[in-house]
Amino acid sequence: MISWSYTSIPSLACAGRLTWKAKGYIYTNCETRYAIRRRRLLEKSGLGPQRIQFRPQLVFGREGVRGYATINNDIDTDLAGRIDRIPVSRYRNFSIVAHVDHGKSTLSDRLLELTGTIPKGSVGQFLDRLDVERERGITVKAQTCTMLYEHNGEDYLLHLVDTPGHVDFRAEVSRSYASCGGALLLIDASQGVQAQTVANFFLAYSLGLELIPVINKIDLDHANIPRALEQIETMFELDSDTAIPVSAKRGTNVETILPAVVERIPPPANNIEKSLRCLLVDSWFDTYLGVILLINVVDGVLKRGDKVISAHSRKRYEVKDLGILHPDRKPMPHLKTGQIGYAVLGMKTISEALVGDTIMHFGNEVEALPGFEEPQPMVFVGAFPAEGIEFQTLDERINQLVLNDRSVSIQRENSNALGQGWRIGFLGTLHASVFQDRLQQEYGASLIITFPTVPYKVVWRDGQETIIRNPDDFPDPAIQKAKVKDLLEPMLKAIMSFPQEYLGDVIELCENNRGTQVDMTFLSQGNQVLLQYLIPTSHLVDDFFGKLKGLTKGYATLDYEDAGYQSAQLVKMQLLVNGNSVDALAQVMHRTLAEKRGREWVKRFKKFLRAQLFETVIQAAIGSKIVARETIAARRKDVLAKLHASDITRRQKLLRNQKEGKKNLRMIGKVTIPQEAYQGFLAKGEPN
Ligand SMILES: Nc1nc2c(ncn2[C@@H]2O[C@H](COP(=O)(O)OP(=O)(O)OP(=O)(O)O)[C@@H](O)[C@H]2O)c(=O)[nH]1
Repeated sequence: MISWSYTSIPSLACAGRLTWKAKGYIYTNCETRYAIRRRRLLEKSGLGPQRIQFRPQLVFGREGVRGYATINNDIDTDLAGRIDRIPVSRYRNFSIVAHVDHGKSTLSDRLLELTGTIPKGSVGQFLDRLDVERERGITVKAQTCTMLYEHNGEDYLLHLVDTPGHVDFRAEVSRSYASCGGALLLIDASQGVQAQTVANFFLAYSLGLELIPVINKIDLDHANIPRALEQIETMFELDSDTAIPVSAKRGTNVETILPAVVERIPPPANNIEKSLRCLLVDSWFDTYLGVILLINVVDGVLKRGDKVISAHSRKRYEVKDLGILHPDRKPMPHLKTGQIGYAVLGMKTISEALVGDTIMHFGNEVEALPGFEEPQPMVFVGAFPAEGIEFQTLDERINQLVLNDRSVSIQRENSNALGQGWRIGFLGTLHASVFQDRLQQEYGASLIITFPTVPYKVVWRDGQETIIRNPDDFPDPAIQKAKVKDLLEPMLKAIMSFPQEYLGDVIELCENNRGTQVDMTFLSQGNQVLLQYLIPTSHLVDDFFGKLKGLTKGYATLDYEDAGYQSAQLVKMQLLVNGNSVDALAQVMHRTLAEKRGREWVKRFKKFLRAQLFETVIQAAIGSKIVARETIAARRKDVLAKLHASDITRRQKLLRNQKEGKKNLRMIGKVTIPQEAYQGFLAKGEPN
């Protein structure tokens, strides 16, 4: 029997996130439209737990699929009572620190299985729900779970706080870590320590987490356990004797992890007597309930019906529902200090849920918890409807997509070349590309997406500072000369790990991307090197990872940290077609790159722009300075076709007339730039 997870699946397609076989059927937590409708009716009718067997049966391959759902609006009093009897000293909040693909989701599933939270044999990765995540093999959205675990005859309440694997979501990662007393430091025995292990380790370490090293994938032939043990000692200065070797996939030795969690990770140092303070760790949108918050009750007790207030937005709410994630939502009468669970406060949009915010009792407001930061988008793209697609139709759908993703910001934008569109901001490069893929998948040819750009900082002579998010707003050379004191670009510290044989190539790549070396460490025993470079963000978003992967035959891993702003000689380059700027294509770049890029741009745009009735001039310009130029000759009508070869004067006259006519046409004519030209120009790769 499964409890429903409220994944909103818009069609009959099956998400198939949690599947297992029994009695010849595959059981799954998939949901059909039919089931969604039925569940909604049941919920409305206020009936208690219901068992639904829905038809039509979906077919996966040759096997029939049946789904069962338990709709549980009632509080499971047995479970609530059992939890209430556990003192905070027997709570353990922990996370898993790992590089992507090192087996975090598989291990999490095993732990859920071991504690009976999900049925045995649930091979699907339960904590890893979003589809795009799965396709890309990355965890974007954190999913947390409460487990009850019996150790030496006593019940323990364990909260496994899942974190997004990537540093793009650093605010979420650090809020998740801040809710934990410790973490499992998971290392793939076949790969050893990788870039992300290092970055996430330092984040967890700086937050004072107790770390338990776990070496995974020991079942693989090429597993190198001694190397992983040595790395644990040398890189993290942790005692390798305390490391736990496991195979999450096969379940080998996984049972020794939870006793270590109980014995080595401290309980939360919270206080039930104090006034309520809840840390907002994460949030997501549910079609039926609106915004659901993941909260860590740091002090006090939160109950249904409580009147609460947000420390940062000062908005007031009433607790409509709350409970634990076990692994799906289980309503509870209250959440006590030290517990991590969900709460529904009736927020309408995800933008109201500020990660790191403190929720307090209204009328009993105390000091907010530290560490609140407004998320700052790091990458922006412009998106415009392609020809024949109505703005309004897409506007609704794109806003819907954003509604579900707090880390995406959206603003309307107008371009003289591409019309009305949107400027979309993302927290990081990976996030931008995941979202772009999602847009591409869903809207395909109906969208034109511009080059990613980063926010530049302008320091004016009068001391004011402006962040420029749209290249079109970047000051022209004349204004720069008169009013600008300094121009700054955002920087990142890139942490890369790869086999030593590629060192020369990778250094060259970093240097070509205006990088400055910060550190280089040779990882002992293996032939890996860990290289750290300070690189402008604009270069990192320009498919740096793709190039790095290409150079290292896919062996490199990359992670990065924010490294603030640095002064740079920046210019705005524009693409002009017959003297008119194509605003959506403007880009800010370092002065040293302008000429080369300019030449590439005009060549590339020429390839995609069909010949017009008149001569077309494509230029790349910085202010009034033209850095590159290409010309497309007019489509020529053969005016001499019917003429006798010897009639020279007549021939010259016809040609002269044609030339004159064209001149006029160019002056009055407007170049029609087909959408394919933009799409082709902005896409990667060469034209056919
Ligand atoms: N052989 C072997 N494979 C494993 C083991 N643990 C995980 N894997 C495989 O490694 C791959 C990645 O595992 P995941 O659990 O998705 O890794 P992850 O760290 O959660 O990855 P993200 O969710 O992308 O961060 C999957 O194909 C797993 O089946 C193990 O102990 N042995």
